[in-house]
Amino acid sequence: MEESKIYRRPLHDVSNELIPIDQTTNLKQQKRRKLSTTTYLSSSKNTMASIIETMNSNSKVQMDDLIQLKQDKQNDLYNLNGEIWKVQTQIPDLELKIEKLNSKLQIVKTKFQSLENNIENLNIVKNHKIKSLHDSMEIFKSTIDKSFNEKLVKLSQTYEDKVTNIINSNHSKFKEEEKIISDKIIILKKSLEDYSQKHLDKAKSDCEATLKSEIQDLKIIHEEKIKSIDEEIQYLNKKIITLNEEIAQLEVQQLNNSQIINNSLNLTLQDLNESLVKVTSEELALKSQLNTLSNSKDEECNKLLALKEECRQYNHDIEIYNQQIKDEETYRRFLHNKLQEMKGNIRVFCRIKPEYENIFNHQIQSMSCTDGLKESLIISEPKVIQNSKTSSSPIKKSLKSYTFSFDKIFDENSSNGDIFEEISQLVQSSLDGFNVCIFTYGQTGSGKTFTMSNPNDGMIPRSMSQMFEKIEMLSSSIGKDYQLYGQFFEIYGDDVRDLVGIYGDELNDDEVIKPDSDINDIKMIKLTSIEQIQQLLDHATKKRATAATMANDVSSRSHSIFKVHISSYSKELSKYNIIGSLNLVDLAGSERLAHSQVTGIRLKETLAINKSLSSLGDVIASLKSKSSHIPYRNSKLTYILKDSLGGDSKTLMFVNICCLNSHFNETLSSLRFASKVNNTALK
Ligand SMILES: Nc1ncnc2c1ncn2[C@@H]1O[C@H](COP(=O)(O)OP(=O)(O)OP(=O)(O)O)[C@@H](O)[C@H]1O
Repeated sequence: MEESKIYRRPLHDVSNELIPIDQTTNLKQQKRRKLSTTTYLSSSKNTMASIIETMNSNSKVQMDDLIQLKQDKQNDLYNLNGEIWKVQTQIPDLELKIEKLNSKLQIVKTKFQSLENNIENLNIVKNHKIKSLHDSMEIFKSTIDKSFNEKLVKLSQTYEDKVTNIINSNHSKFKEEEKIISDKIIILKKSLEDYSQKHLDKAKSDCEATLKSEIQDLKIIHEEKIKSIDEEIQYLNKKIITLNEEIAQLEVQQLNNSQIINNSLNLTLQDLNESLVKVTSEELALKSQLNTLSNSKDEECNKLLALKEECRQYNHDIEIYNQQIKDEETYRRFLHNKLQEMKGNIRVFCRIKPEYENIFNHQIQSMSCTDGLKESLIISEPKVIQNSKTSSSPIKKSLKSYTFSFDKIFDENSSNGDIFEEISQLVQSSLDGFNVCIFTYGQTGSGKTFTMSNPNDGMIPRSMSQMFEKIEMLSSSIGKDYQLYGQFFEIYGDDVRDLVGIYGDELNDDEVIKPDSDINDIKMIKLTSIEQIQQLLDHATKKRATAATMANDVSSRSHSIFKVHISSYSKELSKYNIIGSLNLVDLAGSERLAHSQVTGIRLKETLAINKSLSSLGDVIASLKSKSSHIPYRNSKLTYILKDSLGGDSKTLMFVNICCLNSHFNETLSSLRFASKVNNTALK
């Protein structure tokens, strides 16, 4: 069976020798090659072109399908997000309502609590008052009782003493009188006996009469005395009655007093009971309010639970969609990278700066190559016209034309926007986790800085706004948290100088795992907004080492590098981890020594710049030809960028040229440099 084989001819290989891809080239094909090399060349070229075309169209169809699918999913997600948004907008209201109800409940509870406390306090006060009134009444009563008893005792004692004294004194008087009388009786009896003996009968009767009258007198005296004692007793009894009346009056008074106290106590008690009734009714009202509130709270809680369930369901759907988006994102990354690899990991674009003095311009003509993969540029040497009135320098006649091919050519009419369309795919690659380097190369004044950092539309501001937009979109679609960090520095000779300076705050080591590189000393700052980038660019431009040369008054004599580190948050490390980088390098002007006419320190500068540019060209050429040794160490520039060049990194070099006759040789030199980088044959 006849095997079909693909042949490849190295670009710009003058030998026309074909290198077989498959080592098992069959004899038949070798024969055919011998017969007609030219026919075979054109047929293999066509086959290759058709294969690439098929691959391109396949990948385009796949990409279209994928874009359509992504669009559908994004629409679904948008709708879903809308519904979630609706539900989520209701949640704060409901939560606010619940919060309000809770706060009302809290107020009612506090009121209730304070009322209970009031009741308790009132009860305590009431009890305390009753007790104190009772105590004071008791004290009053006991004082009155005591004083009354004391008075009574005193009075009784006084009267008893008086009566006893009177009785005692009377008794002793009686006794004395009785004794006197009995003594007299004894004497009389004795005298009677004597008399009887003498005058017994007569005397007896006389004596008896005397005795009787005496006894009668004594009896009268005695009765009188008894009468006076009785009177005195009567007087005392009257006094006792008066005292008893006084006591009765005092008792009435005491009764009245206690009546008044009781009345006031009863009034206080009544007041207290009334306030108690009021408080109890308030308590009941509050309790019913509390019940209503807790019922409505329950209702709201149920609603919230239903909403939460709905939300959970939505979140579940979102998780599924997010997973799908993640899978599609991975697939998109894979396809995107395949496409970039097919386009080439190292590419060279040419940009022609517009010039308005057309008469002095050399002819530049650009065209697409027949294979559709490359674009060609033909530059013609200008004619020499002697004694031109408009120019002091002689203008050459058209002598020779040179052809160069590039991956893309941007003519004078191209804007920074057109250019960014091409490089935005590389910015996407850096977000996908690859290292990307974009260089602007060319003589001074050819538009390198204009291409790289022109305010608003230069590659730096545009790349950054694309990155900010993308990371925001990725965080909302697949929930991945990205952060951008930046370093801005220049390489002047062998010195590496920080351009951020005091502009930004140094990063905290706890925030990000810093890459282990040769530019660790260079300040790394967090990049947050396009306004910040613009300010940083202004600040860095002022700091950049510039020196006047013959070619350009403000020519940049150093390579400036804006390095963006793309990092994603690692939950395991609780830090941001750097996954890819984008290096935007504005190279120093490439002057030919003869043209720049510099001497001294400027000559040294130019030599150093040219050496590092040539080293960069060598490194890129070695990488493109997949050489086993890449000469990174030949210059500071390549050494610092070694991690971002090579491997599966993507490299793009812009060669900026201008078409003024006076710059013809510089332009030719730049095109030759770029051509060397671009057309290096794969080994
Ligand atoms: N495509 C363009 N369109 C309009 N103006 C341009 C363009 N390219 C460059 N310029 C202008 O040309 C001048 C020189 O450009 P620029 O400073 O970008 O050159 P350069 O290559 O960076 O020079 P150097 O190496 O000295 O830094 C600037 O005034 C810039 O605005």
